[in-house]
Amino acid sequence: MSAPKTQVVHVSCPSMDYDVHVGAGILSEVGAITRESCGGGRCCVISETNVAPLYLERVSQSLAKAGYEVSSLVFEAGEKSKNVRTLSWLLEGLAERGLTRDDCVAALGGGVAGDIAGLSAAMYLRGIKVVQVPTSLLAMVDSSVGGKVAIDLEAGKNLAGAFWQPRAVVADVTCLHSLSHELLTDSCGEVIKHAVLADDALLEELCARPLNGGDAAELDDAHLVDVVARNVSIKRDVVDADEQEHGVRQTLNLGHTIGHGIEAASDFALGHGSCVAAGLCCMLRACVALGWTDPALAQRVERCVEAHGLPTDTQEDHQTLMSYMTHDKKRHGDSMNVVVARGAEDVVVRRVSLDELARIVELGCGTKE
Ligand SMILES: NC(=O)c1ccc[n+]([C@@H]2O[C@H](COP(=O)([O-])OP(=O)(O)OC[C@H]3O[C@@H](n4cnc5c(N)ncnc54)[C@H](O)[C@@H]3O)[C@@H](O)[C@H]2O)c1
Ligand SMILES: O=C(O)C(=O)C[C@@H](O)[C@H](O)[C@H](O)COP(=O)(O)O
Ligand SMILES: [Zn+2]
Repeated sequence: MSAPKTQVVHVSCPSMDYDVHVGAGILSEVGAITRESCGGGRCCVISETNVAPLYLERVSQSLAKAGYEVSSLVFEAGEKSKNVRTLSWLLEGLAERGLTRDDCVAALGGGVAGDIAGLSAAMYLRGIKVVQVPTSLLAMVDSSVGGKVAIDLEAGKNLAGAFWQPRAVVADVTCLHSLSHELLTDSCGEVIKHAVLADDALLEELCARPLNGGDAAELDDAHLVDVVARNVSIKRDVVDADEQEHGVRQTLNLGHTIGHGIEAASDFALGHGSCVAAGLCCMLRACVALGWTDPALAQRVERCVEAHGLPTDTQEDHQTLMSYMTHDKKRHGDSMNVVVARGAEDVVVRRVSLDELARIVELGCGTKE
């Protein structure tokens, strides 16, 4: 069977215009796409210990073929590496390799690699070019697009970062064949979030045919290209309208206020997408109880989350969740912006006091023993 046609989604936000290439077997085009979007020179590929053995050589060869002097930096895989120590090691590594402002970084991996490599590129020499090469479904549909780059602090998720748009994104869906079923499942949390935000037909499709229905190795590339490109378009529309999250971009945080709390409270034992799915369901339950949300939507989302084998709740206690949640970037003094899905494709930002937020957590998250 021939490879599905590559889809190109164009992002046009105030600080940058770039293309997101979504295709099957396009890892070999990373070099040419990087050359076209960044120019020549040196390229340092930043990746991690799970992804590098699978894809670093192919990407490096493609870059070398396009004329780059290629180097690499590989850090220990996992969310626990998304911290200031790894960031410092990466920055020193870029300096040791003599990269200049004419050179670039390729971020190869899931959201962790994309976030920390993107932040390294944003900081090194006050900013060099970066191309995102996402390899997890989550990174393809979400983290590689839109320019949020960050590390975690002890106090919580993504608490130090920047907005630093890539020059290009190359999403090769054949990389998803090497994901375990568990990792594929985790990524589906953000896909469901996007469906609730802006694609009710996708929510229906996901309920009827969960994306993780089969084995990752048997995924249908044409279907994946379609789903990834639809998700990227949803995110693109929001980022183009509000790059720096002063307004509508906050809606992309649907499920994250509680989700980030669950993730940090688990000490990152739970994946980001699973926490977003649980945070989304908790928030919907609370919002139904408060009369803010159509109960039918909450039921449909819970069914879809369950159908993917993702969690719909948390056993973390309310105080612990609140202690992480109050560091959220949507906080303003004694109040917080929360993202409320009133119905399908009808999502708003609402200001609540911290007391109201605590009530939301109590209403939405499971009763503790
Ligand atoms: N910047 C943003 O806009 C944004 C959006 C969403 C999530 N995020 C961040 O992204 C991170 C979550 O992303 P993630 O789920 O990709 O995490 P991740 O990068 O840790 O990847 C998940 C796991 O999959 C492995 N992996 C990745 N690609 C693989 C492949 N093709 N084959 C086999 N294994 C592979 C990784 O090594 C890791 O073990 C979180 O830190 C989250 O905060 C950022
Ligand atoms: O791109 C955005 O904007 C998002 O909110 C996407 C989220 O899925 C992502 O997890 C993001 O990193 C969360 O941002 P944060 O500002 O709450 O850390
Ligand atoms: Zn997220």
